[in-house]
Amino acid sequence: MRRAHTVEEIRSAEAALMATLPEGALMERASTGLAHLVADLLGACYGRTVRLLVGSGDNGGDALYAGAVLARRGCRVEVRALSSTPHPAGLAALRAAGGRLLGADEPGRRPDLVLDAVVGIGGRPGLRDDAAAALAEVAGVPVVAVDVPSGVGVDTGELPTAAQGTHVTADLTVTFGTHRVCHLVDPAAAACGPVHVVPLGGPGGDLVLAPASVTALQAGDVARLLPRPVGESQKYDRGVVGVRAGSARYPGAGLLCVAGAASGLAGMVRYVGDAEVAATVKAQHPEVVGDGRVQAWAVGSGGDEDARRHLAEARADEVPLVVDADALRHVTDFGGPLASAAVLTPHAGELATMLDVERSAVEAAPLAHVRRAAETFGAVVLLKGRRTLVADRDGDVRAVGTGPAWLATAGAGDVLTGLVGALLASGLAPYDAASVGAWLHGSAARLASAGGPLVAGDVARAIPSAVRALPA
Ligand SMILES: NC(=O)C1=CN([C@@H]2O[C@H](COP(=O)(O)OP(=O)(O)OC[C@H]3O[C@@H](n4cnc5c(N)ncnc54)[C@H](O)[C@@H]3O)[C@@H](O)[C@H]2O)[C@@H](O)CC1
Ligand SMILES: [K+]
Repeated sequence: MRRAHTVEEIRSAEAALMATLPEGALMERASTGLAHLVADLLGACYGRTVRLLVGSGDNGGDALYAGAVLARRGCRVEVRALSSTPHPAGLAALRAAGGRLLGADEPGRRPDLVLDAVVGIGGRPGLRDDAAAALAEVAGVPVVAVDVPSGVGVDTGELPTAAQGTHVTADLTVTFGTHRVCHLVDPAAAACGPVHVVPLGGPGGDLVLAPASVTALQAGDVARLLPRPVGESQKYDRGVVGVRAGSARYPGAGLLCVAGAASGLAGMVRYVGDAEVAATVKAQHPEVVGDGRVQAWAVGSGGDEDARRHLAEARADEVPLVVDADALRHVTDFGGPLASAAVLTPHAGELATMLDVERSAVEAAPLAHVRRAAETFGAVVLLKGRRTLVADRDGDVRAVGTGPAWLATAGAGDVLTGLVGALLASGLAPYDAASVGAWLHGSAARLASAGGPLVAGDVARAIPSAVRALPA
């Protein structure tokens, strides 16, 4: 499991570790790891120029000490200081190694790489004008962000508002000890590039961190959570999932929802809905049967005007539900809780309607809105996006970024709803069903895409391959 901690949690764990170590040991570990990664990226140090953008805090200290290591290896290291007092000991180390501070009007040499150390976890969103100007000077040069891209909301995963200013967009982010929330949550995560964590552990101990509220499943977690049949399993033990989706107007959505449900992860699939859709389902998925007892319902994809009735009927069975698309606007129609276990799967526009806010507000702050929705509706909420967020009712959130950009295609969400329904029927709790479903859906899309375009049906067909590719 990848865990992202808050600034407060990180500061308290670092303080405890620092108390057991000689002064400066932690920054030494952080900056040495950073320097090695930068050296690897540069290929060779000799003859290369690195520009450090250095603010007033310890984030700047990390870059100055890393700069000293690079200077000793033959790099030309030039510092644009954004404070009159950059980390004194770090600056002294850099100077002793041959690095130099640029004068205010001195343009410096065009660098091969920029280290962004304006602010780290002590930063407020937005860059001051001097930092924005220092960044503009080196536009087009690859940027390694130290800890976080300066200017992003570290705990919120949000970007600064226009009034707060701009932020750094990094090609690589090098962080220390554990992930920060902004590394896993969009839109800030999109400004990080790949994130590398330098371990802070060593002689004298390691960070001791609280359980994280924001996490990201890894392949091993999905393999551990996924229910698998054992020798004596029967189809009914493996769960029966029912699909109430599709309509005369949107028959394809019903079909794709069935395709997601019929990927083999539940023991049986039932379809209940429009007669013409039912006939096509029967032709394309001969293993699918009609109405009867189920352990979970998938409702709403392409349901159009039938969605409200489908939701009411599914709700009456008092089994776990996954609710999508046209049924989402009816979740509060019936009074009382939706079901003891429900997963709602809106995209940003649908979530905005449900919460009566602008779509742009959801897109700017997806973490805050998905948590609010989970609390408001008393359900697990899966907010679809480049990085899907799955929020539990207690505020825990799993981020899922396994899907390629090609997955933004019509009908992909219908497949996801069916897949989550199958996982609910197979016995997973809603938070696990939603996050494992989103993970497998993205992974199946990556396999189906192999770098090229895909359609939603390809994703459904690749789900078994995504399961096969999991570690044993
Ligand atoms: N404490 C430790 O033991 C370690 C700290 N480390 C580094 O230390 C960093 C945290 O250092 P600090 O607590 O000094 O905080 P930062 O270096 O993140 O920045 C805080 C300083 O920046 C100023 N500032 C805040 N927002 C700003 C903005 N928008 N524009 C310009 N200036 C702004 C503040 O006035 C403050 O002086 C981490 O991100 C990490 O890079 C690492 O060396 C690992 C070990
Ligand atoms: K930074």
